[in-house]
Amino acid sequence: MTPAPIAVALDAPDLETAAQWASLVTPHVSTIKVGLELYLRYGPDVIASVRGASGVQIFLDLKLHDIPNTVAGAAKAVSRLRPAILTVHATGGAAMIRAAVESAPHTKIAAVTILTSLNESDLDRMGLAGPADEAVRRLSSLSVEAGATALVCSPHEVAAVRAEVGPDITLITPGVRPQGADVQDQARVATPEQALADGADLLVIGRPITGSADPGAAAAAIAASLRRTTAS
Ligand SMILES: O=C(O)c1cc(=O)[nH]c(=O)n1[C@@H]1O[C@H](COP(=O)(O)O)[C@@H](O)[C@H]1O
Repeated sequence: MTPAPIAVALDAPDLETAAQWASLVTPHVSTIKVGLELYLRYGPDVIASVRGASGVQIFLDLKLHDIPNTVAGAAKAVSRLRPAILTVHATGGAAMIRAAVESAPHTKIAAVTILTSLNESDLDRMGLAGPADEAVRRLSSLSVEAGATALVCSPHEVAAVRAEVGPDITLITPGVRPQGADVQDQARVATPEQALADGADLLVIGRPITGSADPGAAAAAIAASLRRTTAS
């Protein structure tokens, strides 16, 4: 069976837990995501540990955000790990995004638009002209013009972003919660089925899977539900 378009966020406190989650979920999902918690604790070796013998895609979520020269160096440094996807913050600006794209030619650079944990009043306080869907749309077109081939946005904006950037850009949505699941620190959320129906290519899901007593079964259940949605 084709693995579901899900990136499981391995936000684990230690390598053993992350590797165990990875081995439980990889039969069911296309991608596993290594973020700041694991990468900052264990460094580049973490990639080989979670990849194991599986052919799963690695999504390296470092959300780079600095001046173009520094981001170029950082993107080049991690590109030798051959992640399929690497994140940068879209608010770093066009030159920074372009620097990442040029420095990691074998990796899809995903620009994170507006974090899914932020709501309208957060944007207001940050001085970022909203509403969120308008800010996401602006940052999406800036990022694509700068060469990003993937965008990260919440499921709330994904349909509008798809209309803005067309079919060739990979749209990645965190802020995904199965019906009835705890929203936790996320603000702009939707169900996996809704996110996919609205045009997402890859759903980032962490705690609803990794916080479950059986992460393998939780991933399998969401994957099965997505298959039912796309079949109907
Ligand atoms: O870039 C990301 O992956 C990301 C962007 C964003 O706007 N919001 C967001 O939650 N994420 C990541 O997606 C994952 C969501 O995890 P859960 O909230 O546990 O499903 C975390 O690893 C976040 O770092």
